[in-house]
Amino acid sequence: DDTKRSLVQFMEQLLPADNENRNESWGWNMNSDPCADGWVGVTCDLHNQTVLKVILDELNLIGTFDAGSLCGARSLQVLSLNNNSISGEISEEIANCKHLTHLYLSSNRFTGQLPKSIPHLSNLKRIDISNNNFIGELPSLHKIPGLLSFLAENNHLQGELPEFKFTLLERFNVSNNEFSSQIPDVRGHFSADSFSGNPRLCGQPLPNPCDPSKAASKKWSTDRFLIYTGYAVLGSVIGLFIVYKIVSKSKSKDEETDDVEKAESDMDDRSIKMNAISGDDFKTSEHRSEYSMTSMDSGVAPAALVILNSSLVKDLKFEDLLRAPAELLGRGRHGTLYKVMIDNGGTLVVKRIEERAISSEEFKRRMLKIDQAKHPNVLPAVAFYCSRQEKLLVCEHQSNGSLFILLHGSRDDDSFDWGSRLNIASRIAEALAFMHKELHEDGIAHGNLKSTNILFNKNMDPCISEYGIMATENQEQPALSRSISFAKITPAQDHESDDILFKGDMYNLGVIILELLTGKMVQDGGLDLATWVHSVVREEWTAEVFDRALIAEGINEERMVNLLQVALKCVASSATKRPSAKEVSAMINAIKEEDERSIALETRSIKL
Ligand SMILES: Nc1ncnc2c1ncn2[C@@H]1O[C@H](COP(=O)(O)OP(=O)(O)OP(=O)(O)O)[C@@H](O)[C@H]1O
Repeated sequence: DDTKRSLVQFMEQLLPADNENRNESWGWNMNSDPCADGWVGVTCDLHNQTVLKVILDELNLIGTFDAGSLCGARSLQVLSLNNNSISGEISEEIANCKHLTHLYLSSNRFTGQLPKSIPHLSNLKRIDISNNNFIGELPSLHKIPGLLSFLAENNHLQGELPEFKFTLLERFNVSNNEFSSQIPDVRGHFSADSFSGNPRLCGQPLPNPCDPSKAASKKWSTDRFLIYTGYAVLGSVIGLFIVYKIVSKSKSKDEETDDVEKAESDMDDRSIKMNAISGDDFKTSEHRSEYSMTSMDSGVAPAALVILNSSLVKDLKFEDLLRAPAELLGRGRHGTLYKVMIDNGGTLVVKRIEERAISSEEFKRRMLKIDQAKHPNVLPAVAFYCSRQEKLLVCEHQSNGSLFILLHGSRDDDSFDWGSRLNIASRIAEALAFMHKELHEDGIAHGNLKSTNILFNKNMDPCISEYGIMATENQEQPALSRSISFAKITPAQDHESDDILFKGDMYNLGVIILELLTGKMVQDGGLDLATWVHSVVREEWTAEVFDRALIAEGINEERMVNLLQVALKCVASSATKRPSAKEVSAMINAIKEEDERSIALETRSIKL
C-alpha cells in the first residue's frame, strides 16, 4: 500500500496535458493495484508483487518531478520519463531509490543542479539527462562503480568537468553545455563530439589546446614556489643533519622498525584502487583489473595476506590478487565485493570491507577465531588481508547463487518446493546454532544475516557467508545502526548481556524463514515483512501469508503454520524473548520429522 500511495502521489504532480483522455485503464489511483491491474508504464516482478520499472516516455506529462514520493517505491530499478514536459528540480530524495539502475530524464524541462546525493545511487548503470535545462556543477559521478553511460548534452552545466572512469564508460556526452576547464584524460575512449559546444572547455580530444599563457603563469608561480621551498628544505636538512649526528647512535634500533612500517604503509597507498568493471569489460583481456598494482617491484614483503585454506589457493600472494582481473559483484552497506579470477583457474570473491565497519585489530581477531569454528554449512574464508588501510576477506566463488536469487529471481514455481525450503531453514539454523556455540565466548555473532548471504555450494547445500565480519559494537555509525541486528538491540540492552549480540542474528534468521514461507522480498532489514506477516496473522488471514507456489503445491497449511510460529518467535520485538539458534534448530527439526512421518503415512495409504 505504501508503494501504491507513493506512486499515486508522484503521478498527482504529473498531469498529462490531455488529462481528459486518461481512462480507467490508466490506473495510478488508490482503488487499483499497480501490478495486478497493470498501471500504464509500470512493470512488476514475475510474482506481480514488486514494482521494478516506471516507464512513462512521450505521454505529454507536465508538472514537476516528485522524487520524494516516487522513491517511496524503494524497489524501483528503472525510471524513464523521456520526451515529456516535466519541469522543476530533482530533489536529494532521489537517493532513496537506491535500487535504481537506469535513470532516463532526457528531453524535458528540468532545471536546477543535479542532486549531490546521486553518487549514493551505487547501482546506477545508465544516466540520461540530455536536452534539459540543468545548471551548476556535476556531482562526483565517478564514485558510481558500474556506470556505463552518462549523457548530459544540451544543458547548461558549468564549472570543471570532473573525472570519470572513461575506460569503463560505453557512452559519454557532455556536448553543448558551459563547462570551463581542461578535459580530463579520456584515454582515447571518446572523440571531440562528446565535448564540443563548450566554448571554455579545452584540451584533448578537442582541437583547441588549453590557454598556454595560463599554463605559463601557473608554471612561473610553481617555479617560484619550488625555489623558496628548496631554500627552506635545504636549511632544514642542514639543521636535521646536525641533530641526527648527535642522536644517531641511540636511534639505530628504532629506525629498523620505522622502515618496516613505512614499507607497509607505502604498499597500502599504492596498492588497492578497486574500481568497478562491468561484466562485459571483465571478458576483454585489455581491461585488466583497475585495481592491479602498477609497481610491485619495491621489494616489500606482502606479509599481511593470511592464507587460511591453502588447499584452495596454494601460494596465493597479495600481489596475485591485486593483479588478477576483477568484476564488481556488488556494493553493500559494509563493503564492495569483487569476483577475481586467479592464475590457477580458480575464482575467488574478495570483499573490501568499509573502513568504518570494523577496526583492523578486531577484524584480524575475528578472522582467526572464526576460522577455528568450521561447519559444512558455513562458507569458510580462504584468506584475509589486514593492514592499517585495507581489510579484505577472500572466499571461494559460489556459482550456484544465493537464497535471494533462488527466491526472487526468475524461477518456475515448481522448482523450489516445501521440502527444499524446510531443509534450507533447518540447515541454516543448525549451522548458526553451531557458530553461536563456538563463538559465544568471543562475542562474535554473524551481524548481517540475510538471504544474499546464504549461498549454495556446488552440491546445492546452503552455506552462510560473511560470518562475523561486522563489529556489532559500532553502533554510533548511522549506516550500521540501520542494520536490523543493531536496530533491534538498544544500547541499554547491549550492556545487559553478551547474549543479546546473538539475538540480532535470531531476528534475521526469522526474516529469512519468513522469506522462505512468503516468497516475498525484504526491505528495511526485514521490518516490513515481519510487520506485514504479523498484521495478516492478527487478522486471521494466515493462509494469505504463504507463497502461492506452496499453496499450489498442496502443502498442508498446518505444517506451514508451525514454521511460521517459529519465524514469529524469532522476530519478536523484544530481543530477550527470541529463542536461541539451538532452540530454533530443534523446533525446525521437529517440524521436519513430523513432515517426514506424514509423507511416509501418505505413501503407505496410497499403497494400501
Ligand atoms: N562467495 C560468493 N560467491 C558468489 N556470490 C557471492 C559470494 N559472496 C557474495 N555473493 C553475492 O554477491 C552479491 C553482492 O554481495 P555483497 O556482500 O556485496 O552484498 P550484500 O550481501 O547485499 O551486502 P552487505 O553484505 O555488504 O550488506 C550478493 O548477491 C551475494 O549473494
